[in-house]
Amino acid sequence: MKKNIEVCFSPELIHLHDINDKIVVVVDIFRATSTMITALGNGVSSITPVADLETCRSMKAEGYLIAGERNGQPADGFLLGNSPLAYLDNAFAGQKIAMTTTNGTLAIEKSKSGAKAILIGAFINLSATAQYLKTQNADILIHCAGWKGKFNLEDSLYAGALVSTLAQDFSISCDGAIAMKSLYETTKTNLPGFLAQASHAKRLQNHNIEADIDFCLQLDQYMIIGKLIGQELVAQSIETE
Ligand SMILES: O=C(O)[C@H](CS(=O)(=O)O)OP(=O)(O)O
Repeated sequence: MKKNIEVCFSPELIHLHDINDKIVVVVDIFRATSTMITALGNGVSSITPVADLETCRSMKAEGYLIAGERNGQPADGFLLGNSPLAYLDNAFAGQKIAMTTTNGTLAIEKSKSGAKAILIGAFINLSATAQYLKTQNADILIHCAGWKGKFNLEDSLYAGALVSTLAQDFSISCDGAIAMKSLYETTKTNLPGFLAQASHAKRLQNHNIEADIDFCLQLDQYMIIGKLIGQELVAQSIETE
């Protein structure tokens, strides 16, 4: 029997889905999960997602580099904000990061109870995540971080991309997965153009971080998955042929 794949469009809706024994793929394209994959792909040893600023701030004393952002802006007193570009060129290789963001780290927190495993997904490691999921004997729930509880286009389109990539191996069991697969397949040749109209892209453009948006919409820059082990996200390599 084929495994199932379904989509939850917001952390506010996660209680409507059965997480038990599923692999949950949390996605926050702009920018939390794209930033996490970039950091792991550039050698950081682990990322501890933290839901609130105060807890994250206190982890500095335990030797973590702290990354904090609210509403698209770096938080006061934090070394790092939420830009993937900050981690390029192995800038923080070997370091432990504690990170809190507006939507992404909350979605990770809300995915924890009962899941078989939690992965973080991004366009920049789409193929690696798909390749890994094909080998696992579990149903999949794609959990979109959305924006402050609302649906957003970029996380939902990533869900469509992952469903489209896995369509041969999984049965598509929810209307949201069917809808997003179809939308992704009609927009994938011009993803940046289509997503330029997304509300979150406009919000980030107002903060002059267009370079982050372009970076987050590239495909397959890293052949790693990001997996939560205990409280830490770590990188696992995927063999290439
Ligand atoms: O920094 C980001 O990209 C966003 C900020 S907001 O959603 O525009 O307020 O945070 P994230 O948790 O990555 O969605």
